[in-house]
Amino acid sequence: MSYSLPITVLAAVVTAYVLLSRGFGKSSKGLRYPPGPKPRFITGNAKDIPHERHWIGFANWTKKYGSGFIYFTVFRTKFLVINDYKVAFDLLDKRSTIYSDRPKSVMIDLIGWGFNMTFFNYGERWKEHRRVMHQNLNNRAVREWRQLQSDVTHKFLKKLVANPNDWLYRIEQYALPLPFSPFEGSLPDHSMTGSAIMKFTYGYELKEKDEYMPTVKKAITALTTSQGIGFMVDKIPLLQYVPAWVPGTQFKKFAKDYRPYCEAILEGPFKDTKERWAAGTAPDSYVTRLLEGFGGAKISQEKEEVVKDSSAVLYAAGTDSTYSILSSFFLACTIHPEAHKKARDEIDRVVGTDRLPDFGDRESLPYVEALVKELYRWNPAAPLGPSHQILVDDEYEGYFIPAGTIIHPNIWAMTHNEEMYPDSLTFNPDRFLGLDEVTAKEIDPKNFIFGFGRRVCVGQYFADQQIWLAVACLVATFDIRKAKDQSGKEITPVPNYPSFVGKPDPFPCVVTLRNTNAAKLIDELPVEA
Ligand code: HEM
Repeated sequence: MSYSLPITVLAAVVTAYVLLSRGFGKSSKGLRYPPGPKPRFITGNAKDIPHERHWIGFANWTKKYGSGFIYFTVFRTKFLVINDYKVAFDLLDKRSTIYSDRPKSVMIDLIGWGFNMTFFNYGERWKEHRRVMHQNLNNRAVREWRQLQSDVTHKFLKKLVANPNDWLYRIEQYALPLPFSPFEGSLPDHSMTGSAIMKFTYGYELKEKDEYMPTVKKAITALTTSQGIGFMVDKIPLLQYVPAWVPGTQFKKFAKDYRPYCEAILEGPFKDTKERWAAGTAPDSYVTRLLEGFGGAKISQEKEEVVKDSSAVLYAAGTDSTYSILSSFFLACTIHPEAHKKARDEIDRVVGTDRLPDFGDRESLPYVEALVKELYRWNPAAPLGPSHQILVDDEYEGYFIPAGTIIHPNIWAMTHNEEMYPDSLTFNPDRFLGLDEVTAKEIDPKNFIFGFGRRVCVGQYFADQQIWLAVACLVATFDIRKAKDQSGKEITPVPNYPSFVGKPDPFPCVVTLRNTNAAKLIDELPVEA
């Protein structure tokens, strides 16, 4: 009898905890929660979550639970996975005033990436950062960066000529020393994707074996590790207050080790650009434009922080995603030489063989356009997108979505919707050709591969411009073929994208210059390798 009261109280607390966190059956408004796996006592659906390639596991839930949006919990945290693009538009676009928050990440602050607006809560600070980025990266503004992107692409082609099979190194901007990293131990020091962003952001010319790159790689490793695999402290934030000697708090050591790199990438290049700008020697860049726009030398400390913080975000946000699509290009061309051939025939017919394709040719090259769309769709760069969070209770199609629910837009599921994209696992650019205007617009993967609503990718036009030019120039000048095994049999790679940043596992292929004319065209480009 003496212990019955504590036990009763404990039982009541635990029961309330579980009921509050999942809300069995119905909400206080009498509405049901969206379909999903049945939660277990206390842990919710922790055991139901797919272990690898979550996006594919989550996509399968649509069939299992008969819904394009699925609700589940892990301990007290509530989640909604959206597999259906229409639901994503209804909620994240049309109701973006309440669906544009981000979940708080303790780890992001601990490693020193707290300045990154991608993780800011929806509010005035995020709006200010977003506004200055948008100013320089909107649909019109990116035209001003075309020359820069063209120069960087031409430089990339020149470097590739020397050793075409180095293509992966050349498009990589950093390596992840993680289990899924294809580059552990052999890090490239120059890359096209990284070069374009560094030049755009700071006017900084990345050098071969640039001393800055190892720091950048460490800082981005910290970011991707804390987001990808994730740390328990983000599931149970109270762990941040547990002393570092307690087992299970390795995240503290991780944060301590990596924080200096994150601080260095925030401070170093900005300081350097600002000094060169003050001396009148800095080339035009995102940073110099903003410094001038905010009153030049009279810039307030507050505005200077905005310029510094927002510039440091661009490298992290822009390089990996662009790299992902370009590596898919090499994979797709290896498996589907017919797609490469069709694109090349079109370029030869429309542009000719006396020059390389340029931005002005884009509208006249529908097959190349379809090829780029299919690259975006086939293996999206952010298969599970960064999550959103809902600010207030909501109701959708008769279901209750409680405030604080973390929303995972499953972009992979949307780009593999069999009704929109039959035989969706097959790379087939033709699916985008010969369509009426309405259908073409409706199934354009750019509608969702860059995310949704107010949080939609702010660098989408910059990325799209750069990817298009790289693809068109590579098609025109390089051959990409299957490698052969020892018996002389061709190896057809099987695509495998294990990480949450859509990067394929390494695969064999043979890249060679197309012919002497291609070599001459590249050689005559007015940039230094
Ligand atoms: C193929 C290339 C790219 C893809 C597929 C991509 C995709 C995405 C996605 C899915 C999001 C999340 C949107 C959401 O929350 O709904 C995002 C956010 C973002 N992207 Fe990109 N991105 C790419 C390139 C770039 C580039 C080149 C830059 C910068 C120059 C950039 C900067 C950002 C930033 C700053 C955010 C955070 C926006 C916010 O939270 O308000 N991205 N991107």
